Amino acid sequence: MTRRLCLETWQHAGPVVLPSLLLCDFGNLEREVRRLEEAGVKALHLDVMDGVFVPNLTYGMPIVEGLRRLTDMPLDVHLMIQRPEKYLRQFHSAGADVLTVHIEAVEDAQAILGQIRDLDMGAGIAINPSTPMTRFEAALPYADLALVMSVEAGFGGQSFHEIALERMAHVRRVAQKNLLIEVDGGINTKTIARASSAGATLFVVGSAIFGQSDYGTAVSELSALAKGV
Ligand SMILES: O=C(CO)[C@@H](O)[C@H](O)COP(=O)(O)O
Ligand SMILES: [Fe+2]
Repeated sequence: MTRRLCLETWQHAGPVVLPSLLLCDFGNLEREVRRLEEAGVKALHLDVMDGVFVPNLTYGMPIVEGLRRLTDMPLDVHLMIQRPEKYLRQFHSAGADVLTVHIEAVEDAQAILGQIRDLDMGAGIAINPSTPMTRFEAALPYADLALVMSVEAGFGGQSFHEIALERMAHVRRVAQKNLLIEVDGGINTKTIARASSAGATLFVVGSAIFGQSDYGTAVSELSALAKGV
């Protein structure tokens, strides 16, 4: 999908629930993708961790590339790695549609976001709950997506940090109107409505989907709560 099409789709879609595949069954990746498609999922969130920027190690381009062959859904790739600028082209070739880098991991956010856009991917900038907002806020004009973390990046299954709510409301007030706000970490049936009221339209969900036997019911409940119904 082109950058423009992917972003426009999300801007006009209303709330979008993006399963984080961190907690899926990697021994049955194709089956997991089909189950998610049947559940009505429209995009996937992929957590790339390097064991250096965060104390956990997941996967890289081969899994992104494998998923690209399995589905046409947009792939939203969350890079939790040092020196992300070294790998932008490779993630593009693997099939990423949106690439998000952490403000804590980059020196020149404006330059990297520009490089991501030049590769025709949506450019996201993420911030951990413990990081001051100043540099993040300065980077927003160069981003398509602001990823407000509601847990410290690194692991699925953590509890939601309330600070994300005021941060999203602040971003909504100060940033350009078409900036997408995504929230990630501890999103479940208890937290998603408040995250939606605070301004998020993209909701990353790991354990609250993969911990359920029926993905369809989990995704429908979460979507309804995010819509306020
Ligand atoms: O980026 C991350 C963690 O660093 C996330 O995408 C999590 O994987 C979400 O999992 P839950 O908090 O929903 O279980
Ligand atoms: Fe994530």
